This record gives sequence, C-alpha cells and structure tokens, in this order.
Amino acid sequence: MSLALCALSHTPVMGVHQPADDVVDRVQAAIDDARKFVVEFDPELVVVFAPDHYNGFLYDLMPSFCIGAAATAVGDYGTSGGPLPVDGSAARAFTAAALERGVDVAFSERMTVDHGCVQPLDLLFGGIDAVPVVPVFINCVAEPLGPVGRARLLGEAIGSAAVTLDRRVLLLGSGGLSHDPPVPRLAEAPPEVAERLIAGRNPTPEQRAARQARVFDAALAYAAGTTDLMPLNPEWDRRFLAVMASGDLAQIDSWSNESFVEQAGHSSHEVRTWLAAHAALSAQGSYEVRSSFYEAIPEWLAGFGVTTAQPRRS
Ligand SMILES: O=C(O)/C=C/c1cccc(O)c1O
Ligand SMILES: [Fe+2]
Repeated sequence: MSLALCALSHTPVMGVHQPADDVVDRVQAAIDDARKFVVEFDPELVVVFAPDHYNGFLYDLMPSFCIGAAATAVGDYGTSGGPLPVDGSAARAFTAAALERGVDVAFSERMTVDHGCVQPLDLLFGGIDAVPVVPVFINCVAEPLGPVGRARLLGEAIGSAAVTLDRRVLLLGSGGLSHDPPVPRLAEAPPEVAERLIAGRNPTPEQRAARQARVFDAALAYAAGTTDLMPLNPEWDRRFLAVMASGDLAQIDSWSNESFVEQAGHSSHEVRTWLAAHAALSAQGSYEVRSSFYEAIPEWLAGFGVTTAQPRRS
C-alpha cells in the first residue's frame, strides 16, 4: 500500500477567458508537473474529495459528506460527462471506516458529480475513465456548514482505510482557494432561484447554458474590477497552503466558518477538500510537499493552487 496526494483548484473559466500568456504557461507547467508525479505514482485508485455546486446535492437533501459507490458526472462546463469507474467495495469500506470513527457520512449508490470532481480528473488523467475512483462529496457551498475540522476527521478516517488496501491510492483534493464566484445562496435567493437550489436537478440545456454564461460574464467583469465579488486573498491562501504543508492540520480547527467567508470568499470553504486529502495522506505518517504552485488569477475567479505531496522519505 502507498498513498500520494495531489490537490488543485478547479475553475470552469479555465480555457474560456484566459489571463496573460505567461500566467497560463505557469499554470500549465504546474499541472504538467503534477501529471508527471501522478503518472510516476501510477495510482490504482483515486479518492476524489470534491465539492458540488447544486448539481448533485441540493437543499432537498444536503449532507455534510457523501461517499459514492456509483456516480455519474453531469458534464458541466465542458468537463467529461457520464458514469465514473467507481470502486464500490472501496467506497463501502471507506464509509464503514468513517462511521466507525464517528464521522456521519452519507452514502450513495447513485451519486451525481460535477466539474468540481471531474475537472481535476480531466486535467490529470485526460478523462474520467483512466483509473478506478471513489468520489467523496464535501459540502462547501450550502450553508449552514459544519466546523472545518470535520473534514479533517473525514480525511483521517478514509486515509486509515486506504492505507490498509494493498494498492497505490492517490488522494485528490479539488477546489479553492480564496474565491467568491457568483454561486447563489439560499438565504438571499429569490423564490425561483431558491427552488433551483432546493430541487433544481437536471436543468435543461438552455438553463445550464444560461448559468454557465452568467459565470463566464461574471469572470470578465471580475477581472475588469466591476463586480462586488470579494477580492482574492493571496495572503490567506499562502497561510492555508503553509498549514497544509506543515502537517499540523488540527490548527485549522480554530478557523471559524465566518472567517473563511470574511477573509477568502464564500467558496473558500472548498479548501475543505484539500484538508481532507492531506488528512488522509497523514494516515501513512508524516508527509512532505513535493511541489507547490500558487497564483491569484482573477480572470479565473480563483486563487489557484496545485500541490503534490507524498509520505516523508526517511
Ligand atoms: O457554476 C458554478 O456553480 C461554479 C463555478 C465556479 C467558478 C469559479 C471557481 C469555482 O470553484 C467554481 O466552482
Ligand atoms: Fe467550485
């Protein structure tokens, strides 16, 4: 058995509205390097810790966490769509391990995932069919959210089960870092938007296209500085990355949900996926960061990070 980690931001604006060429080149180099790391590790299973953006999980039934034993991708924003090659027995083992450790995960034999789960698979593996996966949903958008430390405990539980497998397991975290994209919030939503957040699965192609166009337009306006969306926070991002690299993950338990929003934007909660992935990696002992890239990219609406890490070699 062995574990490895790759955590990276996702943004559907990538490739649609680009920052300067030199920025794109640096991001591409970081992704290429992460892909090289993953190819060399040659994972036999990929555990994807990812948020959802009201495509699979809505307010009609919103868990804090859900492990999927079967899953289908909606294929939003041009990401791969269709069934994922989920390892159902590994998913059930991870679920049992989490419940045994007092982390009350939900479990799904028919999970739906979106770009949050699929974009990293597309970027690192060229699609969703390359390696068996276990998708692990972490609620990062639908308030109220539990304390951030619960994601750490989830990761530790899944990691404790992953290290017992006689397989190479890649822990993939997807999201963040600081960002405040125009994702609607139930508390402020007008009735028709509230209905979509509660029960708006399977939008029509026209509805999905309109939603995606709104995000693309927001990205253009954000880069031009003409929106009231919160600024990216490189200082906060770098502080978060330093905590992940330190291995002392429990210190983040004191970061209140309010502080995430106030300092790093409503969708900065997506870093819970990074936290869970690093906590899972820690199940194999202390770890070392092999590579860390970060750049604030307003054109993509995100503080964009790419990290690879592995158990510390003695
Ligand atoms: O369409 C959505 O709901 C979200 C889009 C988005 C935009 C920028 C950064 C992200 O992490 C996103 O999920
Ligand atoms: Fe997201």
